[in-house]
Amino acid sequence: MNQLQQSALLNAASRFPIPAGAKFSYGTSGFRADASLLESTLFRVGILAALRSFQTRSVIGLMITASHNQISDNGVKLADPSGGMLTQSWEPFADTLANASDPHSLLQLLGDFIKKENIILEGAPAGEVLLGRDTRPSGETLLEAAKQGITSLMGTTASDMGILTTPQLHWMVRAKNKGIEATELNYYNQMLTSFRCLLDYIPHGDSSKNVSDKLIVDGADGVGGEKLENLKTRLGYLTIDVRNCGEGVLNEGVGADYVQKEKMVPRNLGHADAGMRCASLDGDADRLVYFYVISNSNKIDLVDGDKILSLFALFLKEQLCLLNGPEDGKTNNSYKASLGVVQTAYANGASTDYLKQMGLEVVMTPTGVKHLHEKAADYDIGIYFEANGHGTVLFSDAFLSWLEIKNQELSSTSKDSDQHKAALRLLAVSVLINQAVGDALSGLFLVEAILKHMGWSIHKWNELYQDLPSRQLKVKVVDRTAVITANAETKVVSPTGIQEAIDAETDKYPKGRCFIRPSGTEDVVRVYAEASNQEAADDLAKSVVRLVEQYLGFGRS
Ligand SMILES: CC(=O)N[C@H]1[C@@H](OP(=O)(O)O)O[C@H](CO)[C@@H](O)[C@@H]1O
Ligand SMILES: [Mg+2]
Repeated sequence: MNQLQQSALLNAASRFPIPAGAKFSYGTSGFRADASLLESTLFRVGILAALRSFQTRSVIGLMITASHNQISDNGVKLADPSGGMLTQSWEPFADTLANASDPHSLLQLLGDFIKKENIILEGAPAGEVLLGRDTRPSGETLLEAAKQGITSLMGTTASDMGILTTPQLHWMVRAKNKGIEATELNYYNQMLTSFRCLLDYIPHGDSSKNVSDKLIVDGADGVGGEKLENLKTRLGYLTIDVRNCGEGVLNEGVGADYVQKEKMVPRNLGHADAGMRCASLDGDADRLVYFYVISNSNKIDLVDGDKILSLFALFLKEQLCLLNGPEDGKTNNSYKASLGVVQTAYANGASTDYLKQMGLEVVMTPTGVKHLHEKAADYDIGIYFEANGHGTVLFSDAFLSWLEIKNQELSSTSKDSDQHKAALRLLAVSVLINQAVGDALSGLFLVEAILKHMGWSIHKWNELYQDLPSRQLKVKVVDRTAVITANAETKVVSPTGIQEAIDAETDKYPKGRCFIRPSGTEDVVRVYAEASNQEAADDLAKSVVRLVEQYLGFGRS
């Protein structure tokens, strides 16, 4: 770093002092805290994004959001050149940078890191960071801090893409680095053209008429609902009634997290909607769950991320079978595409059993889409979902290149055959579903197209398998980092003895399954329990909460 650069950084950093006593951590999905604490973090993450852009010679994304958390919170996460999450190898540096006590130590840390990572600043091509933010009012100030961080590294441009869903920003980063037009309009065009293509190839028959043309979407009073509202005129047969579209408080009694965790009817939906197909987005529209309101009740039947995954898996497996044709394996031009699904320990046990019964390979990873995404990329078609509704379908480049050629061949030899339609559907899915990160909007259109294809109501879809009753609780402890887990977070290795105690408790319940892990986004230890009936799942979760308190000590609330 030259002298000029150093003094520019010192000067800018002095305008963003770190709040006294604050401690920041990149966590499961970026930094999150009360928005009033985050200006220094945004400034520093801006510098980090610029550095990453220099190192990779690519465009990087910086998204300002606290997702499903309360409106007074905010946060920031980075998108790598592929459009995926920031490489995990940079997370420890992100932590150190965010916690540097003053401008001089910040400069020192930066200098050391630039040397260690061999990042060339002088004479390098200009870096670029795309910025997006959700609808939180604090986003504007934080955006300014991030811009100052980005541009304090000379030769970097900060391009403000405006208010976006998180997956839109990730999509734009990926598109821009691939040389595709990275505008919001292009995002919608790709999504809706491929959606209509899937509808065009729906098998003939009457069953699709069984599917209601109306979908109610709870927009969590966030950005996703607003974006959907603007698309309403372009959806053909589908009529979307968007509720909670920004008139109420973000995420308060609404949204995918609320619906999934509380299993309660969100605000502005009620008895009149009983039985209808409904979906909920979270605050930054990277999570999607479906549900229907139970008649005469304020409860819902949840169709969660596991069921979305199962629906996608079923459809994609069917298309692969059609594509291979009746002589599967005998023709030498058939490509044996690998299909795999990725879940976490929070996946309902019944979903994992169902997927395995379908003959699918199921892999488990720790919580956080960065882990699931990485594993899904090992397959030609890798489907990943967290139970809370965050997930997508990844297609390998090798498979897509083969599929393009196969499609051309089929369009001249057997146009409109089952095989040809299957190729077209798979290609359409690969364009429709966000390849960068889980995306509630593109996920929603894929669900809608598949339900129409299958001729299934939401009730029929929900009957794929029956969820095992489960309960999720959280416990405040003295130090949640004392909990160290292994085996995709299903076993605790430290503190010693607690795992044996959890196992002994779990053994008392038929079909019991229980695990604990420290949250990466909140200062709590999470407890998840499953059993053959709800009362048993509740009891198991409660007794394990007591064990956690016993072994780890009560925390301050
Ligand atoms: C049980 C649960 O839902 N955990 C969520 C939550 O992570 P925690 O590390 O559990 O706080 O937020 C993450 C980011 O949104 C999401 O990826 C993850 O699935
Ligand atoms: Mg989110």
